[in-house]
Amino acid sequence: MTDKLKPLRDQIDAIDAQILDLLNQRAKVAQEVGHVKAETRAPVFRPEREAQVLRGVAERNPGPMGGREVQTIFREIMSACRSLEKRVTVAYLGPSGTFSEQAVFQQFGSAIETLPCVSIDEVFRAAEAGTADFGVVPVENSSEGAINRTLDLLLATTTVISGEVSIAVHHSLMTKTGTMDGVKIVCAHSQALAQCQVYLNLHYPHVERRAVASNGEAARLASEDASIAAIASEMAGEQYRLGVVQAHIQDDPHNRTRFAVIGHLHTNPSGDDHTSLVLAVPNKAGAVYNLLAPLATHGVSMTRFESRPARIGTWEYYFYVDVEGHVQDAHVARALEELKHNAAFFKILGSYPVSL
Ligand SMILES: O=C(O)C(=O)C[C@]1(C(=O)O)C=C[C@@H](O)C=C1
Repeated sequence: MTDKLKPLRDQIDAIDAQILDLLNQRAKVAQEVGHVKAETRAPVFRPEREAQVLRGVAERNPGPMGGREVQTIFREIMSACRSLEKRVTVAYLGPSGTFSEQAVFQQFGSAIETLPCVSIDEVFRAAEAGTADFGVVPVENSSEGAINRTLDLLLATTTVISGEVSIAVHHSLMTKTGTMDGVKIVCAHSQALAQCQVYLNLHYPHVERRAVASNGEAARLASEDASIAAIASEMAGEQYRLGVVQAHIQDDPHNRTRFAVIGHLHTNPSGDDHTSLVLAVPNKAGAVYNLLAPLATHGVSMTRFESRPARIGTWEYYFYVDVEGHVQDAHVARALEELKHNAAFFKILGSYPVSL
């Protein structure tokens, strides 16, 4: 056994030496890129370039390593290289252990500074004021729909969307003891309680459900009180040393949440992008139909359409529309130019690479 392992491990050692050498060669080039960027005051984080690198490695990957795993490794390589240029600070809805934090690492890798915030409003404030270089905020959940506070703040603030991240949301029921003995309350963010309601109705119909600021906060509360169970990610459970009563309790096994990366960076085209807009129309028959007609005329596909009351006392709405393509793509630019003429209100929230 040992005799057979030794030569294989020697091979791995030799390959690791080569990988290490190549990683540092790459890091030195990134440092040079950093100097060029510093001279021209160009932004360090370039989501379109990172998306192209990650798509490229997955396409060229001959295996046996999986495409996802290769992307995870290259995400970290780029994060480490980027941190030699500048360590970006990213604000998110904390505390640590939330799905928002998971989205932050999925987008930026781990060589960053994080700024956990107590509310979505605070994430926007940090990104708008420049306390953080970027913010990561939830936009929509596949089972519960839009996160209204985020939609309102995208409209009201000067931040733009520079990127998007989509993550699988798996909720676990967890307690200090790993059992439900003596548990009187289940705590979680209101969205998580809603996403697990069928499970809770079936198994724990008589246990009180209490909405708290985040699932991370729920995990923290459960770690201090054995009569409280938390619904949160297993990552949060590990952090607060909770035992898993039941994993994957979300009603929809394909439950996903989409997050927006917000800041002041106008991302360049990556070749596979989305553009987000907010629109309003005069309150008359056929107005929405006419508003969107230029998209069809110019072959621009709509991937999302959401409405929010304008909250000015009349039955008027803002429409949140996502389309395929980048504002710099000629057909998208032509469609938006026409659409703008039909709209009573028109705001481009940003163009950014489609999430991996
Ligand atoms: O290409 C750049 O602009 C770089 O700074 C290099 C690099 C990378 O490591 O590949 C790092 C950070 C950027 O976000 C994009 C890519």
